[in-house]
Amino acid sequence: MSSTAKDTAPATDTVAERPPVFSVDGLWKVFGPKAARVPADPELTALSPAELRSRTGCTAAVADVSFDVRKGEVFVVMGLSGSGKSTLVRCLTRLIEPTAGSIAIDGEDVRAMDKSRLRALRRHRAAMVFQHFGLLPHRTVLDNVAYGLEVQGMGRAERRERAAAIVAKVGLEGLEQRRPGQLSGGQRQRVGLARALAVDPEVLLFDEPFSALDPLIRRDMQEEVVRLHREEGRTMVFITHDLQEALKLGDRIALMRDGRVVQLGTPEEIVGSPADDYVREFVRDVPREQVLTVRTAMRPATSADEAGTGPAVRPGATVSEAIEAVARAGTSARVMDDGRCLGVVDAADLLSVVAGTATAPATATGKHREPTTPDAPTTEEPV
Ligand SMILES: Nc1ncnc2c1ncn2[C@@H]1O[C@H](COP(=O)(O)OP(=O)(O)OP(=O)(O)O)[C@@H](O)[C@H]1O
Repeated sequence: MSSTAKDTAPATDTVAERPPVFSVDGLWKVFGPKAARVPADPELTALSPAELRSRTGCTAAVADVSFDVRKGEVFVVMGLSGSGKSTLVRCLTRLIEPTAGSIAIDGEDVRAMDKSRLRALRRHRAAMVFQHFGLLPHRTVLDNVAYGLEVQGMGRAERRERAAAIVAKVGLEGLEQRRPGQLSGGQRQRVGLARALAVDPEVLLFDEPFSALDPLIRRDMQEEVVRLHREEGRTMVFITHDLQEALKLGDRIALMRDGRVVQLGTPEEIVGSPADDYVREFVRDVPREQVLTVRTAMRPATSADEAGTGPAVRPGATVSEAIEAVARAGTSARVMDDGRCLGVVDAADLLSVVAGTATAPATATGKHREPTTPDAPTTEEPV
């Protein structure tokens, strides 16, 4: 795969070490009569969605969900239609009122916020980009983008200047004076994105923003998100039902089914170590070599010679990239991190990953195999 949002994480820290922006714990959203009794009753929480519906008339759109969104990560919420993605993300800023559980942003209790605090949360701290743009039809592109700043009370000259800079940033330069009706779907979505960015929110929430776009424009917009993330490192929560999109954009993915998170992990963990048959079926057709990294495939070097020769690859290089390096060199490759050889991969190791016969990725447990070779400094740039 080409450049992805994941490449943007600084090499010196891991996502797991960053502080959470959103912390969600035991969250429930139940629709239906006397919804509040459902999360509190173990007999009801144990029911399947169909049983719960027939017994109580309730739907648990979000059922006992817990996760952190960490600073600077792209956190993807993925699942089929009706799995609870939109409800979950709307609960984060209480566009939908949760039934039970806790939500904090930077440690502040979202469920305890009053109306004005909530308004500030949605306007300044966690801006949403919607699928249907939500643009004001009678306003120009520039004024649509400036709208959030106007609401914040920023003066006209300053907000227009800031809006113009953001319009240029999302590739809409020259279209400032058009109205939404004079734009393509992709351009309109860029305006929606620019409007959310203009208020400089701590978190951007995307609700399936690209699902109405045709595939090429959709890919453009995905690249745009990757680029913005790379340039700004902004925290993003991204809803999608599209697995390719999730794998491309997500640092971590929460895979939902019937309101529950069935697996939460990196793309590599989800593809390499599916938590159950449902996830396995979901990721069955993913080209593993484009998602799994050489960390999954590497093994200790068997000799000093093997540890000291062969092309160098980064630990985060995909198996596909390593196959190319190994094929070109005709030898095994060394997995190099900061001048240290972590292990080696040869053609057979790499093929076993493609075939799905390799053991689960080491990243699934957060542990990497220990390097077997003492520091073997290199001046080469790893692939
Ligand atoms: N206002 C509501 N009243 C009753 N049930 C609701 C309501 N909103 C959502 N639901 C139900 O909650 C479940 C989750 O819906 P939600 O819209 O969150 O799913 P989703 O994964 O975002 O789906 P999609 O991808 O189709 O948007 C569904 O079963 C839906 O029918």
